[in-house]
This record gives sequence, C-alpha cells and structure tokens, in this order.
Amino acid sequence: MEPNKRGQGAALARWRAIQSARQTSGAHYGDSATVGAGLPILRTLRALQAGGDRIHAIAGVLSGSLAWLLHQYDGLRPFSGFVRQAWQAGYTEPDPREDLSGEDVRRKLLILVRATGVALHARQVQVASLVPPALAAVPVDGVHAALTALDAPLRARYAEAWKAGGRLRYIARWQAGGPAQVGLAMVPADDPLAAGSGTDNRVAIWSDRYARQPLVLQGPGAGAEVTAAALLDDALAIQAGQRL
Ligand SMILES: NC(=O)C1=CN([C@@H]2O[C@H](COP(=O)(O)OP(=O)(O)OC[C@H]3O[C@@H](n4cnc5c(N)ncnc54)[C@H](O)[C@@H]3O)[C@@H](O)[C@H]2O)C=CC1
Ligand SMILES: N[C@@H](CC=O)C(=O)O
Repeated sequence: MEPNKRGQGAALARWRAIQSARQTSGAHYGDSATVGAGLPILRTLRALQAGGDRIHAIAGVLSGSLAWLLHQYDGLRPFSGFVRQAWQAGYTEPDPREDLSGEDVRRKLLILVRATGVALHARQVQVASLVPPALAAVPVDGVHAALTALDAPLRARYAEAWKAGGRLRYIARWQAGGPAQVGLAMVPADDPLAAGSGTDNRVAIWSDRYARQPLVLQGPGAGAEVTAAALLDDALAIQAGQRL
C-alpha cells in the first residue's frame, strides 16, 4: 500500500510497469490513498467498470490543501499565512509548491484517467500553476520565507472573483477523447464545484450509467487520519483476500 502518487501519477512508462508487475506477479497494490485520501474514488471507478460501465468524463476538486486554502482565504489576510497553516496541519505535501503548482492535482488526475483504461501522458494535462517564478526558484529550505510571493497575485484573483460574485476553486477536468486541464477557475457561487468546506474534495464522474447527472463523491481529501484510514482499508481488504 502507498499514498505516494509518483508511481502511478507520473511517467506513463512507470504506470505501465506497475500494472504489468501487478498482473504478472499476482501481487496486491493498495493505491486507495493516492486520490482523495480516504474517499472511495478509485474504488468507485473500478466498481463501475467491473459492472460494465464506461467512464466519459471526470471533473472536480482533487486537492485537499488547495480546497482548504480557497475556503479560508478572505482576500484580506495574506494567502501565504494560510499556506503555512495548511502545511502545519499536514494538508500540503512536505514542499507546498507540489500543491500550489498543480503537480499534485495533475498526478491525481492521471491516476484516475489511467484507471479508466486511457493511457494519458503527463504532458497531455495542461497545468496552470499558482507558483510565481520567484517562488519556484528558491531551494526547499527557503520556501516558507518566500511564500509571500503568492500574496499579491492571489489577492488580485480573489478580488476579480469577488466582484463577479464567484468563487475561486482549483479544478481538474478530463473528458474522453478531449482535453485534460488543471487550474484555478472562478465558478458561480451556486456551482456544484463551489460547494463543500474544509479540505473537501468533490469529484463528479460521468459514465454510461451517469450520463446526464454525474455521480458525485465529496468529503475530506487531506490529512493524516483520512489518509491512514485508506491505507488501513487496503490492508484489511488484502488480508480478507480481496483483489485490489
Ligand atoms: N498528507 C496528506 O493528506 C496525504 C498525503 N499523501 C501522500 O503521502 C505521502 C507522505 O505525505 P505526508 O505524510 O503528508 O508527508 P510528511 O512529510 O508528513 O511525512 C513523510 C514522512 O516520511 C519520512 N521519510 C521521508 N523520506 C524517507 C525515507 N527515504 N525513508 C523513510 N522515511 C522517509 C519523513 O521523515 C516523514 O516523517 C506523500 O507521498 C503524499 O503525497 C497522500 C494522501 C493524503
Ligand atoms: N497534498 C495533498 C494531500 C493529499 O493527497 C492535497 O492537498 O490534497
């Protein structure tokens, strides 16, 4: 079992090597925690397909830390202060630029799309990073001091959304045969993707069965407890002889 997304969510060749090792060795590979922490997102995608359903599109909020940041941010207090709090709470990756750059969300989207059977390359996902070049360039031990580079651009994005009555959300989208995108978007306040609170992930899945209205999964998507629960679920499933 692992929560690390770099195995299945980075180079396509590595994802293929893992699938091949899984099939030829008969080994179990518990990856539930890689997307949505404790939420049954991968499990649901696999269950739908095992029943003959075909996945058409996936969209949603896949970052618990960015969800939390965008729920907390009020356009007044510095965004960088909230990033430090999210890091302290264990919501961000050890280097919060992994989240802020959209790389963590790209990895999760790749894991989901690949789980639908589509061999998507990392370069096929367009990613709009929130990390300004000045912050991207600093070494890891200087990141926390340099986070203030986020404050002015985020304040401007927030003000623009506030004037339009919208909400900022960091959204991942993929459609079969179409584009895959990850980035900050302004959504109407009553948009389903604006809903939720705290670290909530919210993922909509369109398929043959759920063609008009998507199947939606929502709940906390980051933090030690929910992530550990997903790892434990996989361990118990393996012990019970279930094929993951
Ligand atoms: N924090 C969260 O909500 C979630 C995290 N994940 C994934 O879980 C993994 C760990 O993330 P966190 O627990 O948040 O990070 P963390 O920084 O809190 O914990 C990582 C731990 O690994 C240890 N470590 C690092 N390199 C090591 C090595 N070579 N050998 C042994 N130990 C080593 C570190 O000392 C640290 O204790 C990441 O891949 C992350 O993407 C996945 C889902 C949710
Ligand atoms: N840093 C990640 C943790 C879970 O994968 C996130 O913010 O979602």
